[in-house]
Amino acid sequence: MSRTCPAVLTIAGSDSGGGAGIQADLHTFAACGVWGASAITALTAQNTLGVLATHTVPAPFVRAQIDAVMQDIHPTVWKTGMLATTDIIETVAHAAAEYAIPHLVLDPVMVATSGDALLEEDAHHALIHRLLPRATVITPNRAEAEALTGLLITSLDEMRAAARILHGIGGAAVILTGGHIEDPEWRGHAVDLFFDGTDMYLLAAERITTTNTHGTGCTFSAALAASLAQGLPLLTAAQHAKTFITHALRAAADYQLGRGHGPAGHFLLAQSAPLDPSLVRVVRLGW
Ligand SMILES: Nc1ncnc2c1ncn2[C@@H]1O[C@H](COP(=O)(O)OP(=O)(O)OP(=O)(O)O)[C@@H](O)[C@H]1O
Ligand SMILES: Cc1ncc(CO)c(N)n1
Repeated sequence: MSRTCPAVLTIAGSDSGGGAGIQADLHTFAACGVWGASAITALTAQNTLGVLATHTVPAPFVRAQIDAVMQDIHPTVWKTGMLATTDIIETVAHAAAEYAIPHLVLDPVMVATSGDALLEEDAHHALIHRLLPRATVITPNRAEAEALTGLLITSLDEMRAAARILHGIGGAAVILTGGHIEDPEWRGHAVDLFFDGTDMYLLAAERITTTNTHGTGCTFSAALAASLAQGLPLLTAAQHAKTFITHALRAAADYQLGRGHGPAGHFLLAQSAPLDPSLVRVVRLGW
């Protein structure tokens, strides 16, 4: 008797260095035990030092990849990463509506860890007004949340304000990742903020000392999408994703790949201890 295999479609850019984008997503899906299908939006000539060149895929061909996957494999969860242009964002938003996707995880990728731009400046409007209303959850980092809300975010209170604004725009839940924020109350921790319009939580785990942080955002949102495909409720899925990235960064702290920001250790997880959910503290906040 065959069983259904949970599957996720990632719609994102290729990172030739393998640490972020489509490659990070597929590593993570495999490590989490879900099938990964992909629709590639752009090719980047990239390594741990930066992005050397980008070649954008025409929007109709992004749609052709989505249709090929949806007409056969039927993933119930989509994850978007680098979408590059307004045309691609519009195409993905249309397709998500037509296929009535149950879950869309929107990682609003704008800039690489190296500082290179991955989304055209004039595409921010389409991301907010066309795609965000279709999303189950958006996972901005600090810079992305600042660009999307116009707020300056340096503290937990400012993270809370940004999460309320983003939720207000499209009704999606918000997980504002705090890899780049040091709150004095949570020294030594990397703290993410979860807000679903009803409840607000902090997800806190040890901050790992490493420069191998290339693709952490992609890895976190891919693990979140994988957990949704496995049927977990959103907060539990977020807790799992935070546990996964914490383990992957611990694994990454032990090796060096490339001369710049090395990637998180998605694949090394399979060789080490099982994931330990007690690494992540979940604290309920008022809002
Ligand atoms: N040094 C660290 N130690 C532990 N967790 C971290 C660290 N840096 C980031 N994280 C966690 O990784 C996840 C992704 O966060 P982050 O805000 O760094 O994403 P990002 O900036 O989008 O990543 P990138 O642009 O490099 O792909 C979050 O859960 C965050 O808390
Ligand atoms: C293709 C691609 N997607 C996302 C990121 C963000 O980490 C990156 N550096 N490259």
